[in-house]
Amino acid sequence: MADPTNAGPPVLSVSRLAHRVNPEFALRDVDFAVAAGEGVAVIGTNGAGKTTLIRLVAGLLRPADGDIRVCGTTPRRWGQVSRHIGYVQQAKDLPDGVTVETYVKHQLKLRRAEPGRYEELIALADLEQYRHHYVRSLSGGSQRKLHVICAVAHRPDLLILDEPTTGLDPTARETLLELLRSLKKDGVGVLFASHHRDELLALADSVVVLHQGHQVQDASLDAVTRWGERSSLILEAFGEAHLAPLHHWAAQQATPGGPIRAVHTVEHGVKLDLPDGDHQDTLAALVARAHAAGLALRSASYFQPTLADVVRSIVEQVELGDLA
Ligand SMILES: Nc1ncnc2c1ncn2[C@@H]1O[C@H](COP(=O)(O)OP(=O)(O)OP(=O)(O)O)[C@@H](O)[C@H]1O
Repeated sequence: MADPTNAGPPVLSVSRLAHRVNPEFALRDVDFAVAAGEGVAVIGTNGAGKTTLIRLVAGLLRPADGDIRVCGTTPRRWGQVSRHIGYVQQAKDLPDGVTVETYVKHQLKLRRAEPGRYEELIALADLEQYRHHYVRSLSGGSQRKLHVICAVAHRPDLLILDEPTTGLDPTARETLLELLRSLKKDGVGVLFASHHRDELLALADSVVVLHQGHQVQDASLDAVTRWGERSSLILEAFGEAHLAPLHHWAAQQATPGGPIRAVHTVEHGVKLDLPDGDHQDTLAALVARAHAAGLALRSASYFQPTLADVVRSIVEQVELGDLA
């Protein structure tokens, strides 16, 4: 992981950035930096301004106010700044009837990269066996890796990605994250918009939290990734006939001083909010209790909030003025 104390000048610095997208929405007063080899995630609720921020940094939008510097240069000087930036859009089509080799070699030319990079790049993405396959025939994960290696062909200092693993299956997701981790190790700063906790855990060293165009202050990466961890359980009844007994039993557990703080009805079962504290063993204990009470369960798991859930909770806490 990048150690900000050893970091040189940032590959990206954003200060007091503001941009109005439409009469209802504006990004305001956004400040952060990305060091070489550092991963910074931009997270937020839907419509919070993540893509807008990514497009501003990538030079696709011109900010109304504030300052963006990529390796010390403003994105408005596109001729100078483009060599420092690699950008992977959220969804990008690949051409028909073009092989991996032809496509990557063409991209190397377009980006004025060394032609000798071809072998290194397809090895980096583990795509050697597909070099003569059509790009459109590759799996979603391999297509995404192809976009990434093309985006870094000219050895940029900063790689910008909008939701890098959205739509990929878990294996493809892990392979892509591995590729991005190896780029970080080589010193590439990575800025990415994300909806996924596993992307944060794999790539982020810090986080920019947006809500309705505002940057939420004091929301650390640690707080975000640990928020809601083991704070609720979901128990699913084995079938419709077992649902009413499960509700009845759950309500009985939610007594003052009991193991459950509140009970909510969810599809096929109940969500049980737990009191503050570590709940490593609570799942097993409650399943044993339910079993002893004669209940039939289909599944039991700790509830995993989405990043949007986490941001909403953090914003509520900030608004209450009691964020630790
Ligand atoms: N081209 C546009 N014209 C008008 N409004 C836009 C445009 N692009 C974005 N918006 C609006 O700006 C706001 C921020 O959008 P943005 O796409 O940046 O959010 P986001 O955080 O990336 O959202 P999501 O998580 O849903 O992808 C939204 O209210 C959106 O409707």
